[in-house]
Amino acid sequence: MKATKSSIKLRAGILTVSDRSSQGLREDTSGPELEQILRSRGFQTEWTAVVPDEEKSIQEMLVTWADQYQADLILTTGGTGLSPRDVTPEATSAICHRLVPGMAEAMRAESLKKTPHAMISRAVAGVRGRTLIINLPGSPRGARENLEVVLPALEHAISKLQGDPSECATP
Ligand SMILES: Nc1nc2c(c(=O)[nH]1)N[C@H]1C(S)=C(S)[C@@H](COP(=O)(O)OP(=O)(O)OC[C@H]3O[C@@H](n4cnc5c(N)ncnc54)[C@H](O)[C@@H]3O)O[C@H]1N2
Ligand SMILES: O=P(O)(O)OP(=O)(O)O
Repeated sequence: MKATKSSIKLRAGILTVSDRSSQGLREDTSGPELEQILRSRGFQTEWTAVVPDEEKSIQEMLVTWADQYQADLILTTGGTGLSPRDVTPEATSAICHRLVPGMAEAMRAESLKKTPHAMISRAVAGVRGRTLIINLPGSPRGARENLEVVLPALEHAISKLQGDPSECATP
């Protein structure tokens, strides 16, 4: 995958949602790992941030990156589960204009082959304007394994989202 649109690299943001990492109590290794994977696939990772598990902080960052910076893709990592403070799916759904359930379904289905804990993730995928937003679990392994599921569809999804009029049916 080249991750380009008309030879311009797709621009991505990675938002780590973690109380501990936002307070400097645990190194954020999931965000940098996602950044490295995206770069190896040809994306330009332009924005990274670490925020606590607070709906307002998550929403503000997603809206800024989508509306002001016109990111093509935003990945979040963390806060998708059942802990009392896990609110990433709620924050994401609240600011998305449309959801893309198939991406979240595919991530969970494929992840269930690796761990039964995959069913605990409430991750959502959706679009705001021209930006595709995808929640990933918090652990480096969970984040990486889930991203690998959607990677093959990302370029096509973003291209369609941004108005590519070409027909995509194969005979
Ligand atoms: N394909 C997979 N899918 C899932 C896995 C997996 O291993 N492979 N894990 C499952 C588990 S377990 C859970 S629970 C759910 C939901 O996960 P969350 O999004 O709620 O994850 P958190 O509670 O935020 O974090 C879990 C755990 O991971 C470590 N952590 C979190 N953030 C960071 C960070 N930025 N850098 C380093 N390590 C981090 C930490 O030990 C947390 O306690 O997802 C399933 N899906
Ligand atoms: O500090 P966080 O938000 O990463 O929480 P946890 O490690 O309990 O998932």
